[in-house]
Amino acid sequence: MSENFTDWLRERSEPDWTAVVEHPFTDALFDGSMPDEYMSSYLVQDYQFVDDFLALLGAAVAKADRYASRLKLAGSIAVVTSEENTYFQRSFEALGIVESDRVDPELDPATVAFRDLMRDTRDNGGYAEILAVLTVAEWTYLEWAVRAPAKPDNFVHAEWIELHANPDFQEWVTWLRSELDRVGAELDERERARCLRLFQQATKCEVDFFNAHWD
Ligand SMILES: Cc1ncc(C[n+]2csc(CCO)c2C)c(N)n1
Repeated sequence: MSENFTDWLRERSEPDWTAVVEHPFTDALFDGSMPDEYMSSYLVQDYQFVDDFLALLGAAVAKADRYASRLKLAGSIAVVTSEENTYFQRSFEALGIVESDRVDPELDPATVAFRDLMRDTRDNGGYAEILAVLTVAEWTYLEWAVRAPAKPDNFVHAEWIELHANPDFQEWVTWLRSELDRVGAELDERERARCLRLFQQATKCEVDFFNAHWD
């Protein structure tokens, strides 16, 4: 393959890829028109999503093929468990989210579908397959967030954008992609096809996740 594995995967995940990156939910975040009701239901569900995402990162640490990769992945776990966690708590406070919705909300079908994909990949996937799902979740979020024209006034909106549109996050996504490119180059055709199917499924999960909090 002359082209990068990750570019190859993304090209084959259209039109869903662009539907995520240019989703009207993100436009409403940028221009201040996001209703609190939508932001609340999205963040409540996303907090549950992050739990399984963290477990998937843990599986990547376990299955990585070298120490340098394990270190990088382990470092990203520290980011999810620190800054992001206080963001959710502060936003839940500001939006008046009740305790039961913070700890044990009823899960939306889109959340369940994404969780099932992450759990299945975590338990049954190899390192490349885990990277494929992680890369979709992080790369799509970088791409929508860098489209933000300005910083909104509301901190709930502004910080959600800034968490994904900053140089450290950009660097992490660049590393994830280069790691998947590296590992992907060693795969045979069947293994590459399995990664592609997961990449496409994860991209579809991202579209459905935004759609679940938008109409
Ligand atoms: C549905 C959904 N997809 C992707 C992300 C992105 N994401 C997941 S965990 C995390 C922390 C940094 O590694 C980030 C940015 C999200 N939040 N919600």
